[in-house]
Amino acid sequence: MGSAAGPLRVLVDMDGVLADFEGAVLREFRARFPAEPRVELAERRGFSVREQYRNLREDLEAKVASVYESPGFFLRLDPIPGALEAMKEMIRMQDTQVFICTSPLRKYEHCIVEKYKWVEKHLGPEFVERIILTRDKTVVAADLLFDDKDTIQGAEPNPSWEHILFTCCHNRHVQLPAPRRRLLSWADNWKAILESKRRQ
Ligand SMILES: Nc1ccn([C@H]2C[C@H](O)[C@@H](COP(=O)(O)O)O2)c(=O)n1
Ligand SMILES: [Mg+2]
Repeated sequence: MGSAAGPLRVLVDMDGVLADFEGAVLREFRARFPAEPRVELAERRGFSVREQYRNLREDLEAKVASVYESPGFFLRLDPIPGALEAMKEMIRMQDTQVFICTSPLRKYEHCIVEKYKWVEKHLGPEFVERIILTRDKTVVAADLLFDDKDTIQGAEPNPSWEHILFTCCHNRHVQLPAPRRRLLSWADNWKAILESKRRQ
């Protein structure tokens, strides 16, 4: 893939990269369970919000899950600052294929249709055509994957993409071993990452 073999193919994750899952979990948990202890964004550690609430107190796991499994939750997510502008610019770049690659919840009833509706509402129909829904991103072939999950594993032990860790509250303390790379936010130089990959 990349320059010699054709266009650069870029996968962009949704939750934590395009859509603010973490901010909405905290906001809606606080609104529904005001008397319960909660995990502030500055205290988030580890990808799984559910696990961290369970560690805080066992019964909070079901409460936090009930927040993000509720109808309307995924549709209400705010865009991550700069994400929509970056995506609209990226899709217009020459020799570049952009896809949104996102994992649905196991309890998928509302999540899947709301992810589609969110993309249509915020990015428009051309991006709806570019949604890849999968619980296993390792089997998708691409040059780059921008994703906030620090460890991405699946059936393919050697995915074709380079994982660029998108900084989010739960991963900002993770020390990446060389040569792994981060994108700190959409204000960071995502274009330089695409260009460096094109040259490889
Ligand atoms: N910190 C997070 C972020 C996301 N999830 C859930 C919510 C989504 O259904 C799914 C998205 O995964 P992604 O495609 O963004 O890797 O995982 C979560 O539980 N905790
Ligand atoms: Mg994510």
